[in-house]
Amino acid sequence: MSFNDRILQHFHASIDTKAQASQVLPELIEHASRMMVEAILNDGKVLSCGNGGSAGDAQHFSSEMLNRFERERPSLPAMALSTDTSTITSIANDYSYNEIFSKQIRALGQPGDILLAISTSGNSANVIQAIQAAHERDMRVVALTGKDGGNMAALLSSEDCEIRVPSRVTARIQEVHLLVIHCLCDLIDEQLFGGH
Ligand SMILES: O=C(CO)[C@@H](O)[C@H](O)[C@H](O)[C@H](O)COP(=O)(O)O
Ligand SMILES: [Zn+2]
Repeated sequence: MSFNDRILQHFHASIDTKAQASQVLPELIEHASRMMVEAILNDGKVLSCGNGGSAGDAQHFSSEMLNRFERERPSLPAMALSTDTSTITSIANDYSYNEIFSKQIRALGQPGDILLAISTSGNSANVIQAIQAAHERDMRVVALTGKDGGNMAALLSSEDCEIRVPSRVTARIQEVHLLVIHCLCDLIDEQLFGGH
């Protein structure tokens, strides 16, 4: 296959996955945005976590909250748990890589806060432990997953919200996760700062 064909295959697969996701995700995305707005209006915040590309997604979300998305507005309270290398390396070194997010949540998470937990497989042990720690802190969870939702799906309560991308391909799932994050930012701004 030529490089051009390979590239077109990626583009078409991405477009197909987004089209399928558009059939099943909008209500869930709206619900998740309302959860986040409720938390923010009650002086809460959104903590986010994930591994690899999903760590980038967690940071992408928090930067758009803390700085801005598409309009001028005040900073919104969010924090990615994948950014502090001193904290992450020391927890991984002294305890376990599986605890790098949960230990931060036990210190920073407050009742009413939201955890944005991102994993394409739903099976990353550190994200699973983050969800357990969030529940212990009376936080609600918005989970971005894919495939069959993995062990994360089974762990979520009726108070939480799972946004599961209908695909088994990690890259395609990540591409939709980023779109979901931008939808969340837009809906949060719309609810907090009015029509645009
Ligand atoms: O970005 C990619 C693949 O596109 C990778 O870095 C990927 O995020 C990593 O393999 C992650 O460790 C996968 O974790 P998860 O999505 O299953 O939780
Ligand atoms: Zn990637």
